[in-house]
Amino acid sequence: MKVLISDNLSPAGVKILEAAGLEVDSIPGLKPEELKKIIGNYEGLVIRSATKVTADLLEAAHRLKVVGRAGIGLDNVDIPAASQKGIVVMNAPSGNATTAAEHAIAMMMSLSRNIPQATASMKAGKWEKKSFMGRELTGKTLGVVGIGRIGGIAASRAQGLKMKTIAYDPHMPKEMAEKIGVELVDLLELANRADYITVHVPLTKETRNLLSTDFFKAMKKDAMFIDCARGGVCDEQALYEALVDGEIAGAALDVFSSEPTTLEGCPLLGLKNFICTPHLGASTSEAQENVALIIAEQVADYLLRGSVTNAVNVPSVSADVLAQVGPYITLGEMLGSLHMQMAKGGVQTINIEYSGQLADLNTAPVTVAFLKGLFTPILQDAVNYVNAPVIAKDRGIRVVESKSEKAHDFNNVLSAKVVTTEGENILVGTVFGKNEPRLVRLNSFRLEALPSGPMLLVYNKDVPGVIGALGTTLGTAGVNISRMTVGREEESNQNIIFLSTDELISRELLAKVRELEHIDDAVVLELNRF
Ligand SMILES: NC(=O)C1=CN([C@@H]2O[C@H](COP(=O)(O)OP(=O)(O)OC[C@H]3O[C@@H](n4cnc5c(N)ncnc54)[C@H](O)[C@@H]3O)[C@@H](O)[C@H]2O)C=CC1
Ligand SMILES: O=C(O)C(=O)COP(=O)(O)O
Repeated sequence: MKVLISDNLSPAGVKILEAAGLEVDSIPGLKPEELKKIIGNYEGLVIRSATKVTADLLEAAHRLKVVGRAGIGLDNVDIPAASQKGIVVMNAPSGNATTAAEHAIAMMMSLSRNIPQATASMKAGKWEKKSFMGRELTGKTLGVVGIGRIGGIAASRAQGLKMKTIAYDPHMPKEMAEKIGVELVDLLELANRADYITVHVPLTKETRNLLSTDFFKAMKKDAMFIDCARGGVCDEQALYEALVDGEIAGAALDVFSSEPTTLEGCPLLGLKNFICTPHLGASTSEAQENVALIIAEQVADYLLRGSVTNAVNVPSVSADVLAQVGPYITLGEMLGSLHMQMAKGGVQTINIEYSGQLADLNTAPVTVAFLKGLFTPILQDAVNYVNAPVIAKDRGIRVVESKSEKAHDFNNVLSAKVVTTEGENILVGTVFGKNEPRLVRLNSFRLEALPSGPMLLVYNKDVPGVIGALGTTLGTAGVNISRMTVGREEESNQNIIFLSTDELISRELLAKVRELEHIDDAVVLELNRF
């Protein structure tokens, strides 16, 4: 079997693949059309962030069984297209965390002491001692946006530098943050108090442009901003204006909304108080060796023995188990994802009940899939079918499973209650026929919805005219509704409307919907990996 490595991978990974008996071609830097011409010859493809694994490329990948990402981010892989072709997509989510955190610290120090600017000045033949007055880090406050694996390491390094650490992460329980000596605060308080801010969240629907004009305006004028997470989390135009207008003192980016980029695409590069690196966060020999070893072993294991580890689109179960509970794995993952998108506050407890014939089956993989679905909207590629239960445990979330033979209206029912610091939601699903997952209850509302793609969930009063006003508001904004289900709760005069839309509803349009008469609340939902 043949494996193509299409990005720069540490030789340690190549050795593992070859020692396993696989034929390896290492050809980094191919143009998309060149890659498309040869991809049909390979069973395995190993990538980093440069190769774009599009649906178009996968069309030509007749023999491809697995895509292995040496690193975390899978934004460059069309996962639904891979799933449709039965191609397993796997990554190595922990191998480069320390290196990425160290890069953020390096950026903070470089900004503080003007190291890149002073280097450039000396290399230009100058000796400008007075121009580059720096600032001590000791006693200053570092604000961490996203206190997960990398954010946690960055905070602990900053504590070693005698800095105070605060963080914004609405999904992290207070006790977990306290354990690592970090005070949790809200986003604007973090902006107000921090002298340095470092960003470590994945790019999600919630985090896109999270750091924008309001945030930069709330920062101290002498504070500095660092983003080594993902392009798109920081609004580059707003950052540019904040630097030019003196709202903040300096900024460092390792990641950009469009990569690769140049001064033409990113005017930030022309500013004196801006420093940058071309997505080097994971680029140390140690991290590259780590991720290369992990991914090479996983790819070889799958190609030669069929065993799946750290896959994001295939559960790690035997073919027999998959044949029995496969559709419930999909249902569980869907319900988990919807739950997190609907939840307010940090998750504390999850109760999953399996009823009917489902109660007699091995439901453990369904619970794992539920947890993977739950964490994906906030952790993206950092969660997979192996580490999801570990993440739940690390975050102090209690997962309680129960089984009951009675399923009332359906043969099989999966009921999931998620309790958060601010409330709870219950979702109930079933599988129609052989493989048709349906949402049949949302809290006290009965319905029959097929959740998929972009959606809008509306909580409203059961009075005439709401659906019309909603349709007009969406229609005027050019958003087409492809499916609609109404759930009713007669005693309370309340309804929910569950809509599928052709495109994801913007924050501005959502705000308009929320303002409509008789609408109590509305939430944008998305299931994009099914
Ligand atoms: N520049 C580079 O080369 C590298 C970049 N990365 C990126 O770093 C980021 C963080 O990675 P990890 O720490 O491993 O992920 P992680 O999953 O361990 O942590 C992410 C944290 O962000 C939090 N979060 C999610 N939504 C949030 C929101 N709306 N507001 C505040 N916090 C939120 C989560 O609760 C979680 O604690 C990822 O985007 C990853 O792809 C990772 C490695 C290298
Ligand atoms: O692992 C990640 O998510 C990264 O961003 C690192 O990207 P790279 O492998 O250096 O192209």
